[in-house]
Amino acid sequence: MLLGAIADDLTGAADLALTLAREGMKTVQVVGVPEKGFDFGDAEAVVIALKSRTIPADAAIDLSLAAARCLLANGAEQLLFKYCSTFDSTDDGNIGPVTDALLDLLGVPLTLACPAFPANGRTLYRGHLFVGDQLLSDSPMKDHPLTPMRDANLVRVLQRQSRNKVGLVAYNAVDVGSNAVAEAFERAADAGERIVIVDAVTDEHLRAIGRAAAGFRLITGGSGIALGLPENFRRAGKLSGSVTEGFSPPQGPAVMLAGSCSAATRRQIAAATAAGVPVLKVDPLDIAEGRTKADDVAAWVRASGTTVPLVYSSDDPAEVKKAQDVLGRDRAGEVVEHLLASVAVNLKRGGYNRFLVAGGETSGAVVNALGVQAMRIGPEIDPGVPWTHSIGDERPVALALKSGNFGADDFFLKAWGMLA
Ligand SMILES: Nc1ncnc2c1ncn2[C@@H]1O[C@H](COP(=O)(O)OP(=O)(O)OP(=O)(O)O)[C@@H](O)[C@H]1O
Ligand SMILES: O=C(O)[C@@H](O)C(=O)CO
Repeated sequence: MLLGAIADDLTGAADLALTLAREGMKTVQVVGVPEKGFDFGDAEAVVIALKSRTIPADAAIDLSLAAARCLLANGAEQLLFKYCSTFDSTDDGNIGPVTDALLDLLGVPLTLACPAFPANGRTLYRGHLFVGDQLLSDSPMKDHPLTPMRDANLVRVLQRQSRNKVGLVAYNAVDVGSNAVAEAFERAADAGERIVIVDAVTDEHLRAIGRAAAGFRLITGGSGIALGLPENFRRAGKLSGSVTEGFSPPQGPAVMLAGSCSAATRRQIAAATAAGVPVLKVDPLDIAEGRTKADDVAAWVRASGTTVPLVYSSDDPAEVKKAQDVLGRDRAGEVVEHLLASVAVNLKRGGYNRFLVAGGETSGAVVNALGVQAMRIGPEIDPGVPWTHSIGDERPVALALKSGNFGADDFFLKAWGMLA
């Protein structure tokens, strides 16, 4: 193992694993910290998917350190802490506290933080994160149910979360190239900074940053920051150069489950509805008060005919707020996640083996409930979203785990054609 990655959610892990595989590393994604002795095969990159984005910071630190120790014990030369390209976090964490803990574990002076993902419209300029043409704080992320992002200045955001000094390597250096970035890293370390936010507007910037960070033991960012890392190992003659395909998803009945309330997911639901996909909307209050039950929802799925049906709880910010005002933010999220996960388990028991899930927290809940331990990465549906299938189980399942804000409007319609 060369690169060991810790992802703070499951869709983000798949996004990262897709990038690493595409850039030529044999990559395996595992769900949760594997047991001692887990066989990573001939993987050159391993992505451990946690569900640590929105849990209390102490718990996120413990899980991330356990994952890091596992990766280091299996030979990882470089660690990558993967978080969301929209820097999803709160003032209590978890990006800052986990980065601090990993820096201490490794005993290294400096790391970088770069969530940029230009292919999905996330760019970083003078420390400010843009989502498409909008500042993060003007984008729909300002209304995220769990991690509303109301400040686009990531130096400020991260400094509120970290006990280390946070600096900036700005566009001027990044645009010049990897040597200029490496010099900027040295200046930052001399100034006592321990984490630097790094601007990036294009994939070329991300590759230059990757090259400049070849000697870093710890890198943090979105999947974009992984674009330039495989090349460092290739240049050092460490990559085998043969990324085996071996993607063989099971054939069988399928369902779509969406718990993401992100703007992109809601557009995708509208497009699927307009195209005649059978849809069922579930409501957090109905679930909490026992009016909507997993068994009934699963029965509806089974009765819905040949077109792959969609069950969703996704709603607009005003409706989400209403549910949260009654149930509290965490409980509203939990009841929905638990319902959708229970529906998935019920359906799997009845032979369903193809699941498309929208939302990182939602995907984490579903995949944990399905007992999936590891996944092989398959074809890309849209930037950052691959088809995958589980490995190591008797009854494998195909999984498309879509980050809330990823995918074109016709995502729910076109994804199935790629599995035919
Ligand atoms: N109608 C609703 N009211 C309140 N909370 C909801 C509702 N529907 C879903 N949720 C909760 O909102 C959260 C959405 O988070 P999730 O990570 O699944 O999606 P996302 O943030 O859009 O995706 P990603 O993390 O991949 O960007 C989940 O905890 C989900 O249970
Ligand atoms: O980086 C992203 O935007 C995604 O991989 C993700 O983490 C969404 O949960």
